[in-house]
Amino acid sequence: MSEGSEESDTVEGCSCTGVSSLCTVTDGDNCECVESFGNFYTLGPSGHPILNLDAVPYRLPLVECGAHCSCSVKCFNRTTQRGVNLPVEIRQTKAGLGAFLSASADAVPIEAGTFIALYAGEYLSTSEARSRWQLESKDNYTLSLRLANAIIHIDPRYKGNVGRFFNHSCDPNCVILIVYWGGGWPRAAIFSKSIIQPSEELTFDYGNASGDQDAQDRVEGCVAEDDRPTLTKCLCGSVRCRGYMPFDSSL
Ligand SMILES: C[S@@+](CC[C@H](N)C(=O)[O-])C[C@H]1O[C@@H](n2cnc3c(N)ncnc32)[C@H](O)[C@@H]1O
Repeated sequence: MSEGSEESDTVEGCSCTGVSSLCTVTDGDNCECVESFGNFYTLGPSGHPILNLDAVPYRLPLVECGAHCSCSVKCFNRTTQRGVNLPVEIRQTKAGLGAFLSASADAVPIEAGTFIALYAGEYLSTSEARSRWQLESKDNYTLSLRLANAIIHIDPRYKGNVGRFFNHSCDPNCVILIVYWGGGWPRAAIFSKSIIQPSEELTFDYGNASGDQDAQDRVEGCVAEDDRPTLTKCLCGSVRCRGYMPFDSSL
């Protein structure tokens, strides 16, 4: 897929400048990005930006400051652009490898709304994703983003980051939101949805990554019955386990 097909590149950036221009609601009341798209980040007790998940309307992508903006790289409204800053470890689980918040001596709990990582990978159209599923049907790494006018797929199998190790849970501690960095590709950003303790596994719901209640209603239909033998047994172990891995037959 070629970049720019889903998102207009006509976004005009903000004109905030100077060290104190962090494009927050408090500092940036005149910030054009905040005025146009809102800013859902607040200063957390740890001094890092925290996403106010309750304030983000479902299905509304976040729009962060981007290449067209004159604000500093420290801008709050660029939180998902600064890479993985938390200690994340890869360990063996019942469901293959999984990602865990580190249990190292200096590890501390993270608050709800903390940015953890992008779900990075190759961007595929639905026909490209289907071809890969047919060739490599065993495991599924592809995350599908439902945009206003299209569905695109992120496949981290060959090119990706730590996001590819996040297993599915029916009672997850992370959510994934679509984020635009001004124009260009939509990114899939993983945030904690509750306080996460060191050594806890990091998971999201493959059938409802954003935590949208409407989508939840839809994936509940994936609870497998005996006549659906092709579904994969879910190994999340949660008391809310729906029994089988989510499967969206519309894709
Ligand atoms: C994005 S990968 C996650 C990392 C993977 N466990 C690994 O070892 O590379 C998705 C694959 O992990 C496995 N998986 C993830 N969550 C699972 C779960 N709750 N139950 C069973 N298998 C799961 C499935 O094979 C799925 O296709």
